[in-house]
Amino acid sequence: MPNASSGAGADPLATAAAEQHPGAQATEATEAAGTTDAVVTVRGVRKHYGAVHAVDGVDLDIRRGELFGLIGHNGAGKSTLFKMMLGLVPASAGEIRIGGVAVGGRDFRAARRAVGYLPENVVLYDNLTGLETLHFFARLKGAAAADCAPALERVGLAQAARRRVREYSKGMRQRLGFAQALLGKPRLLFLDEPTTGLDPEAIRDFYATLRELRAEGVTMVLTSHILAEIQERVDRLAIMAAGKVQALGTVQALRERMDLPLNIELRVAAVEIAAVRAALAGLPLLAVGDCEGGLALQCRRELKMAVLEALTMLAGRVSDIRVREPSLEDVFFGFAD
Ligand SMILES: Nc1ncnc2c1ncn2[C@@H]1O[C@H](COP(=O)(O)OP(=O)(O)OP(=O)(O)O)[C@@H](O)[C@H]1O
Repeated sequence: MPNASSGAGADPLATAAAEQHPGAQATEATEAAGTTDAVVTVRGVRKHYGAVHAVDGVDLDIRRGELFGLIGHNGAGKSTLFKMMLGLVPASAGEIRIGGVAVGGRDFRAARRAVGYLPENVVLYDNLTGLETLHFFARLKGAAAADCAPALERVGLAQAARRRVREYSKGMRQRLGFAQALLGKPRLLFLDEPTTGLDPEAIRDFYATLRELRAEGVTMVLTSHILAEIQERVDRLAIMAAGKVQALGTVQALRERMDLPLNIELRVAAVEIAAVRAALAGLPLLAVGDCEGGLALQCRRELKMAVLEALTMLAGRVSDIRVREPSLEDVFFGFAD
């Protein structure tokens, strides 16, 4: 059963508690590894399974106190990279350090105690209650039994503490998995697809908990397939494809680097469409098409203000204007395809 170890003892990540998270400070879309205040450093890491290059030369820094997203298609190498960062799978080449300690090295056991892990598929025992499950994990990790009830409380399972896991819904199981990752008050959390099976309310609560943890100085790395879900929530992210990091930075920096066009929607009555189309003819637009309720335009980002100013001339004919920034999905497909 995959597990996170945490608990008492030497804690090379302990200084994280006292420091502010740098937040979404990055301005470069692709940042060189070796930047400031890294809790996790990944250098030239590879993992080959026979001919499969699951991870193929990754350099990455995870900064102290940040919420870092790792996204990519199925098979991009995210879980393999996670497992190597946790010391669960040995790297074929390269080096990973957590709190300055080499993963898999002599001092790693102590560093590992400050790390929590929510695996993609948490294995739980149906016959145990939620609380018994956490006691089981706490014993495995050397965490205090007194941590168990607060961890259940934190993930919203206090009421279900004495119910058997077999009666838990998929979302409750996922939350129980999250609770086990929190045992021992880890300073660094790896969360592999943590919102699988959660309904929208539970997803909102989950991210609220992550924000609390970040305010406490905890560093978090999470993977997700739901790009819309993480785009406003992570401080920085890496887009992985074919075992490599294709892009790294804040969502905004990646958007700017991709130079994706802006989408502008005009609400126009059907009888006015032809006249509005004619009036748009002289504007520097990349595309004009029909959409429900009006017209959809595309323009270069740097022409946004000029185009919007020109559109105000159409005030009598256009009843509303909506500008849509490229989504993380648009950015993702630009880098990952
Ligand atoms: N134990 C293994 N033996 C052989 N190949 C493996 C093993 N683990 C992963 N792979 C291969 O390595 C590649 C990367 O897999 P990985 O699970 O890291 O991707 P992922 O990005 O986490 O995908 P997903 O989003 O589907 O979980 C895939 O081609 C996968 O088949």
